[in-house]
Amino acid sequence: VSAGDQKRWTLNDFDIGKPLGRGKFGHVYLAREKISNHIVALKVLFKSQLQQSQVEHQLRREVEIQSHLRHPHILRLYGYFYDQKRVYLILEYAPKGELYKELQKCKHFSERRAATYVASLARALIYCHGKHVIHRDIKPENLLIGAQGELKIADFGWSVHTFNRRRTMCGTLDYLPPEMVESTEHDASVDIWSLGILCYEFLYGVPPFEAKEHSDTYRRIVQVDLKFPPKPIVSSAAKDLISQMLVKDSTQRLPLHKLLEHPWIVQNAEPSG
Ligand SMILES: COc1ccc(C(=O)Nc2ccccc2)cc1NC(=O)CCSCc1cnc2[nH]ccc2c1
Repeated sequence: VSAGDQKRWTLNDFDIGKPLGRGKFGHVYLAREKISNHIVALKVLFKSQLQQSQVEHQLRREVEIQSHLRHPHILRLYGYFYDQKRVYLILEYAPKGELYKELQKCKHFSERRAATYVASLARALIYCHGKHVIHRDIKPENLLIGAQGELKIADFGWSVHTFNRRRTMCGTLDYLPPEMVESTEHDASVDIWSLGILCYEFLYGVPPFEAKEHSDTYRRIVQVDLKFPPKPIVSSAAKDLISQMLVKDSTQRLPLHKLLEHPWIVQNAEPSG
């Protein structure tokens, strides 16, 4: 099931299985390609909905971008097809499911697990930035777990409902860096900020600027009101890394390649990542 071949897929090429994460991803089903027996996730989007939200061009652009992205930590988009009423995306299936459910279950991750995830995400983001692709929505809801327990950025385009890059109203503010909250221009360094938020949430179980009201979260973000609670106990090396990523001035954030050399990553991340 590779994007390379220009095969015209149709629904008949697949046996359709159980719904996956119903609701959240729009309609996504487990599916098996009949010839290769390859298991995939089949995402069904209604053309009417796409037209309503004027996202057809965005979907075409995203499919174009995704079909060139090949990285072990980025969920694959193998191809797509459509019929009278629907567009179908043939997506990689991540057998170990959603990361945020795992985080809810364990409350917070060990430093080794957190560092391994952060390192693999950093490598995926270095790859994306190398291809001039930013905005890999890297909050926990957009991360899936592969067969070997590895992280996959799944860039949930479930955004048919909230389109402009899924960062407005419906999405949580927690992950927005100051320049986006203050809506000035932004570049790849927004992903360094979001990765810092994610690292904090992996270790503490909650994002650093969480607050009851949006207005309070907004203020804590723009003031970079970063506090490390006494529990759970977290190494100073981890706090040092997070403090170098959650920096208001985007030009002063720790570059991703420097992150991979940080002592906390070197000492805690599994080599395979
Ligand atoms: C590369 O990925 C994507 C690329 C594009 C789009 C998309 O919809 N784009 C869009 C839509 C409309 C307008 C504009 C753009 C979505 C995804 N990815 C997902 O939706 C991930 C969860 S579905 C798969 C999947 C796998 N493995 C699992 N294991 C457990 C649940 C689960 C769920």
